[in-house]
Amino acid sequence: MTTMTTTTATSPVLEASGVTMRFGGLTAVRSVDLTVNSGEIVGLIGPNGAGKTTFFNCLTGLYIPTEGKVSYKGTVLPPKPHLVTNAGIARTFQNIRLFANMTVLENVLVGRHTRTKEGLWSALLRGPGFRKAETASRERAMELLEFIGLSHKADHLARNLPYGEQRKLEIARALASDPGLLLLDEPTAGMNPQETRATEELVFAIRDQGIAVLVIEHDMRFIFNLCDRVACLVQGEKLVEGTSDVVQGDERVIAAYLGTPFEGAPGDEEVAEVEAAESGSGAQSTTSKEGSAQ
Ligand SMILES: Nc1ncnc2c1ncn2[C@@H]1O[C@H](COP(=O)(O)OP(=O)(O)OP(=O)(O)O)[C@@H](O)[C@H]1O
Repeated sequence: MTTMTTTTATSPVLEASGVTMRFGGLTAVRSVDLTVNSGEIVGLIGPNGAGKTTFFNCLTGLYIPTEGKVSYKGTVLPPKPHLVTNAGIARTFQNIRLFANMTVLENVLVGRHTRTKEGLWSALLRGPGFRKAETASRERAMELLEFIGLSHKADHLARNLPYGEQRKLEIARALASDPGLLLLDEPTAGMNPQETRATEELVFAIRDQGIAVLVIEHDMRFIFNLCDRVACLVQGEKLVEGTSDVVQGDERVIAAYLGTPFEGAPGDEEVAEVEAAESGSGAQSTTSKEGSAQ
């Protein structure tokens, strides 16, 4: 008799091996290996200047790595941003890069252009093929705005959106290229706790749509809540990689951050408050013991 077992097949979406990036005498990234599998959310952490953004730039063709190779679904990627996007990798940037004077919808449509096949003449003559493609693009863009909760602001200028919504719009624009892997560079930078929480939900929803995610973030609470796996870069090298539980308890990671306290970690004031409360409860218990002895 055979037993049926259900297994969730995961396969590598991104494989970076031996990626090194030198700028003159400075090695910003040194021989980094990293895999992101389908269905995964992977975090990339590390102190300022650790090489996280440089590594992203190597993955997306903005930089040609000095050494190493990057593959997407088994095919080595050419180091050209538009070819990387065509292949299926989309990204957002640390600093918002929207077209401020375009509408919200137009910004998403810009991200869609890699998936439209209509050529220049068809666009200029606005033939039937072009009009059909344009309608399909608009429908897809509106779907994405619905998904991120901004469809009611489709006609607003991007520059008039509050900061948190601009960040969401960047994500929608990246999703417009129908990626299989989304790279997010500090998606919650400058956000309040509610916006950060909403971004967390959004990233889970993106993963649930079958898109793998690699995310750089300094907010440790966000990273450890969100990620299936976390890699920590320090001075360009991968120091530790593992599940959130493993990485957040690793003494080398904690040491790497000393002097740069985690966001969400207790500050001096909070530590002093806890110590005061503890010494207060200690005094109470002494009193009660004394009381019971009487
Ligand atoms: N184009 C460049 N030319 C020369 N040096 C660079 C270049 N880009 C990055 N660097 C250097 O490479 C190192 C890694 O920088 P990078 O921006 O990748 O770090 P990071 O981990 O993303 O930092 P942060 O968390 O502050 O964004 C730094 O020392 C930086 O000064």
